[in-house]
Parts: sequence; C-alpha cells; structure tokens
Amino acid sequence: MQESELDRERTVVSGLYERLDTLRAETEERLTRVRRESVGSNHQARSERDAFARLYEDQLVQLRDVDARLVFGRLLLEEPVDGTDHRYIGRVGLRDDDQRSLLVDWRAQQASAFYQATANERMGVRARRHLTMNGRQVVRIDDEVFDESLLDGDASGEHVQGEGALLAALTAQRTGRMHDIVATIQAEQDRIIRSDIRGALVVQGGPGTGKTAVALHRAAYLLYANRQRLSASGVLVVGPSSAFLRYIEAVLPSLGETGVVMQTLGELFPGVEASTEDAPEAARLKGSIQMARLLSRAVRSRQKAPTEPQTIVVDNERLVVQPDLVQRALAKAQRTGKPHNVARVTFVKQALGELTDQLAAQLRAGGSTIDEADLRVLREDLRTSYDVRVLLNTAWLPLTPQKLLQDLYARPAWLAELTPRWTPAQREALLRDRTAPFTVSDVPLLDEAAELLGDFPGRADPASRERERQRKRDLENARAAIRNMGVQGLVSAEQLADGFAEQEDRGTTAERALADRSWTYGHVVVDEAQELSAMQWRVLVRRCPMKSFTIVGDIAQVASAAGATSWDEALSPSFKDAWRLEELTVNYRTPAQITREAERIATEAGLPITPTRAVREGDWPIRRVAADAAGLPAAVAEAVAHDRSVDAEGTLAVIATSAEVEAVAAEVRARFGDAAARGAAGLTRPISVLTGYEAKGLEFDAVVLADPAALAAESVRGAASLYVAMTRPTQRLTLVEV
Ligand SMILES: Nc1ncnc2c1ncn2[C@@H]1O[C@H](COP(=O)(O)OP(=O)(O)OP(=O)(O)O)[C@@H](O)[C@H]1O
Repeated sequence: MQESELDRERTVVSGLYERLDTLRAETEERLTRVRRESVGSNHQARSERDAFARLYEDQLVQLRDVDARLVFGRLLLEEPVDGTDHRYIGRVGLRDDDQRSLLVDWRAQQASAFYQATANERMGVRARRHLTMNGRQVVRIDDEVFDESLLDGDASGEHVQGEGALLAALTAQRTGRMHDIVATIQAEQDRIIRSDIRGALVVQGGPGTGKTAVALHRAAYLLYANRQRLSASGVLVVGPSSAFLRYIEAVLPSLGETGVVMQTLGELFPGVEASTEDAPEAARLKGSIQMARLLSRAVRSRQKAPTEPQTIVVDNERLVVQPDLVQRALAKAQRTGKPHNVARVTFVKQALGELTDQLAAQLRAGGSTIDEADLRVLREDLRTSYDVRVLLNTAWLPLTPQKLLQDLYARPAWLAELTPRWTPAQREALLRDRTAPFTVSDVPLLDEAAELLGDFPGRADPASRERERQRKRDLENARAAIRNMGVQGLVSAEQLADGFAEQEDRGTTAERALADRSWTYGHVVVDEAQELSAMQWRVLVRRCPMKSFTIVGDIAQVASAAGATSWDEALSPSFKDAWRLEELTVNYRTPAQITREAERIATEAGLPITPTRAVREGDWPIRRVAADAAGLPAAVAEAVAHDRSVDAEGTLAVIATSAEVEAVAAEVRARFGDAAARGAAGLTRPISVLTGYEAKGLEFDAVVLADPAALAAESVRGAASLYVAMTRPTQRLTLVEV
C-alpha cells in the first residue's frame, strides 16, 4: 500500500518538476529574446530591455532556488476543487497552461489548512501528508488522517503535526546556517506567521521555540500577502550581531524573498558601522530616555545670544550689536519648532534683517541716503562679512549629529552644565576622547541628534525629493512596458522599476532604503528584541511610523545592560498599548534533559522564564567534567575532543566568559587547528569559540560550556547569559566546571 502510494506521489511530483523545468525554459527563452532585441540608441528602450533582462535573470535564480524541496505536502480534500481532491503545497505556486493550480504556494490562503487543520478542526481536509524529498525524489511519506473513515483503527490527531518530518528536521545535523521550516511549521507558529500586518505583534517564547524562524517566515508571508505595499517600501530585519545575521541570511532567499534589508543595531545610522559595545554603566545610560532630553538640551544650548554687546565692522562701518537683537532672532527661529539646522535659516534671515536696518539707520544718521537697492547691497555685504558670520555662527552654528555627540562626550564642563542633576559617576561614564569610534549605543543617539538637527539646508532633501519623482516616473514607464510586452501578471511594475533603477545606478528599494536615514519601511522585524534600549526603540519607530512590527524575543534572556525587564516597560513609551502578545511554548531545539536543567538553574537565579515543552527527550545526558590542575583551557579542549569522538562531523560551540574566551580559544585552536575559530568567523567551521553574548540566537549540535559558574557571575545579567548558553545545543551539552 505504502509502496504504491509512494510511486503515485513520485509520479505527481515528477510532473511538478516537469512544469518547473518548462517555466525555466520559457524564462530562459524570454531572456534570450530580450537580450537579442535591437533597440538602437533609444535610451528609454534600452533601459527597459535591460530591466526586463535583469528581471528574467532574477526569476531564473528564484526558480533554481525553489528546486530543492519544491513540494512538501499534500491535502486530501473533502470536496474536490477543479476536479481534484488533492492539493499539493510547495515553496511556490505553479499552474498549468490552462491556469489550473498544480501546486499551491505555502503562503496562500488555500495552504493554511496544511498547517492549521486538526482532527477536531478539519478545515475541509480529510488527511494531511508530508512528503520528504531527496533531491527531486520523494523518499518518504507521513500521513495524518482526520477522517476516521479513512482509518483502519489507528487513532490520529497528535498535537505535533507531521511528527516524522518534524523529528527528522529537528535531529538533522546543524550546518552553521539557519534553514527554512516551511514543510513543518506548527499550528501555533502558523497563526503568528499569518497574523495581520497592522500594528505591533510581540512573540514571546523561551529558547528554541522557533521565534526567529517564525519571524522570518512571517516576513516572507507578509511580502507575499502585501506585495504591492511592501515591495515599494521594503521590510527591515534587525538582529543583534553580524554573526547572527549571517546565521539567518539564507532563510528568506530560500523562500524566494531577496529584497529584505538586514541590519544590526550598530548599522541603523547610515554612514556609521558600530560594532563595539560600551561598558555596562555607559550602555545603560546611553540607552535611557534621559539621553533624548539631554540631546535636546544640548542642541538648545547651541542657540545662544552673547551676554555683552558685540562690535563688528562692515563696509568700514563699526556696528555695535546688542545681545537683544540676537535674542529676538533666536526666539523667532525657536518659535518655528523646526530642527536646529532648518530653523537656523529663520534665525539668519531675522538677524540679517535687523542688522541691515541698524546699519542703514547708522549710515543715514551720518548723512547718506539709502534707497531699496542700497538696502539689498548692505544686506549682502552683511551676509558675506567675516564678522557677521562669526557673530551668527557663535549664536547658532550648523551642526552634524557626529559633531554634537563628540562635543558632548569630550567637553566635561559643557556636559556638567547640561546635567545638573546627574551624579559625577554618570557624567564620567559618558566622557571619552573625541576620536574614539562610535559604539552600538551611540547609534540611536546619532539618530536622535539627526532628528533634532535636521538636514543641512540645501543638502540631502532635494536629492531625496528627486529620487521620489524618479521612482514615480520609473513606475509609470514600467507599467507601460509591461502593457506593451503583454506580460501582465508575470512581472510587477515595482520589480521592473527596481531593474530600471539599478541600471541607472539609482539602486533597488533595499539599496535606497539603506542609504537614506529618513526612509520609512512598510514592516520591521526585530529579533532578540528584549535587548533593545528605550533609545533604540525610538530609532526603529522612526523607521516605520505606521508601527507595523514583528517583535520577537524572550524577556528571560536579557543580557544587555540597557535591555528590558518586561515587554510593557520596553514597548509602552513607543507603542502605548497598541501591541499584541503571542506566546510560543514548544522547544524545538534543545532536548528535554538539557531544557529541564537550564530552566531549573534559571528559576533558582530568579529569571522570569517561560517554561517550554521540549519535543524530544534527547539521547545524551548532560556531561559534567572538572577542570584539573592543568587549567580550564586544557580541560575545555579535552572536553571538545571527547565530544568529537562521539560525533566528528557536527557543529560545536565552546562558550566562555569574556575574561577566559581568548585563552580558551588559543588552546582549542592549538589542538584543532583550522577546524576551530574564535568569534563569528567560526560559524563556518566545525568548532566556534564564543562569549555568551555572541552565542545569542545561534544553535549547534553540541556545546561545551567553560566554567558555568563564572559565566553566571560575569555581570548583573550573568544568569541570563548562562541560560542562553545552556540552551544552544540541539544534541549534547558538556559543563566544564572549575
Ligand atoms: N516547525 C518547525 N519545524 C522544524 N524546525 C523548527 C520548527 N520550529 C522551530 N524549528 C527549529 O528549532 C530551532 C530553534 O528555532 P529558533 O532559532 O527560531 O528559536 P528561537 O525561539 O529564536 O530561539 P532563541 O530564543 O534561543 O534564540 C531552529 O533550528 C529551527 O529551525
């Protein structure tokens, strides 16, 4: 029975691959045709041709990317649709020449029953089948039957769907890269993935519950369901480190989505790439909302009238400028409520007006006659005079965010003046050399400063307005080209317009978004969101004023000094109560034996953990070894060697405190050579040596923990660090105790 079913599926699946090959051949042919097209010197036609060529190339890449595991599921329907009661679910949708559906995209409404149906809630489905593939060949089928009339006695309806396929995915060896989970998304995850795009959705869950996987699949789903809106504005994915982004970067392309922007928190301000962290005290301070008030005061204090009358010389005329004159201009500019650099235009205009009047009055008193034309000349003389420039710049200097922040950190007297209620220790924490590179915690401050300062007059803005106009022209041209070529439905105007833009060096949506601080995204995904400070939230909300967010994290895993202690505390300043919470409870990563111990230690340390239910018991108990006189690094290397003897192929992470990590890495490197590496570089090697913070969000077949007690004592949030470290393995955990 099984054998003949397998054969039957093989026939269907090879038909689907045939269709994929046909589509590929057709796209290749279109590409060849479009490349051959002679367009002469007509610029518009050439640009269109090149854009189409690019598009077809992209489609070919996409068709190639979905080849692996093209199809992974089948529903047996209660009511036939289009003459068939079978519905196949895959990475993309495929239709035959008569537009009949052959394969349904996993994100389509018609696929939702594949993830949601249960014996109690059948959603029009009699049975669900998981197909496991090896290359293009079906090698295994797993059935869940909801309609009892199909059964010969066996019960069904277990709460984990497609157990065989799921367990195979969970116990598969890790590669150092995250994979998609389309074939085995579970019902509680699917509900989150398909949840409405509007508003902020918070996904709280313990380690290994699939928060990252769910967030990425949700991004792919939202792009599919809101293609038009999101392809123009883009989706931003924010993760804690570049190692983490590298770990997850292949997931969205494997789901056919390539245009998503991924950034770490240190990269959110264009032109600055921060990766170093501040000491905890400075990080906490810089992350707190009082920095917003401080920056606002700092900017305001750069708008200052002189205390004494100033004498300036213009056109050989000595002019005594009263502080009042400058004060009036300041007040007028401040009343506009505009950012510093923009309001400066009003300040200068007002001050020059009064100075011109004063100069004219003085000249008239000396016997000169001054008419309208003379006034214009006087004003110009004043505007270009060195003395006037010094006077006006002293009162209101145009500023860059970088300069403002560097001054604030490097001028203790000014900082003290601005922070009368701070303690000396707090001020001390901010002080540093003007040339020191910006840290991750400085990035939101630069962004805040940029908001307060505004663009330099005459810079940036016209360019972005021109970009918008050009985008509109591109879209109109793309629509016309699609109509002319009769390829409606095959390509979207947005995709084609991206092609024009790239051709002309104007950049795709993603590239334009990256370069433009004022870009607003259609949706933002934030991973490890519990780590974000109040100031970081402010930046992200500026990047998506519609507040369409997917926020995933685990409050119990907070490791950064400026991180949150509750979602309410973290989110209410920016989102008020306009966010909804979903929880994930099943741990797909860590075996139960390890999960139990990690949760026990975390609970004892008082962490607010969300207990998880591990889907499998695991084959290996936690191994505990003691470091002897030879020291910790040697004991760790020995523990690694022992683990390699159990499984020589898998990925392994050594996790140690910042104080020990280099010594441990040196020993491990000495013993295992190029198979091991320190830091993010190790993620492509079998053995990586990481700190607790670097290990966040990652997973490995095995973990060797160097001195867990030291890890727990490392910082105020050390217990969380230990909890994170213990929950990284999918198979084995070794604790090397001192
Ligand atoms: N439905 C699923 N099918 C197959 N694998 C899954 C499923 N859900 C989660 N996983 C796997 O479980 C592991 C943990 O997932 P993920 O990294 O998304 O968890 P997390 O909640 O973000 O964890 P952490 O908080 O520890 O960073 C990953 O290997 C992921 O692929």
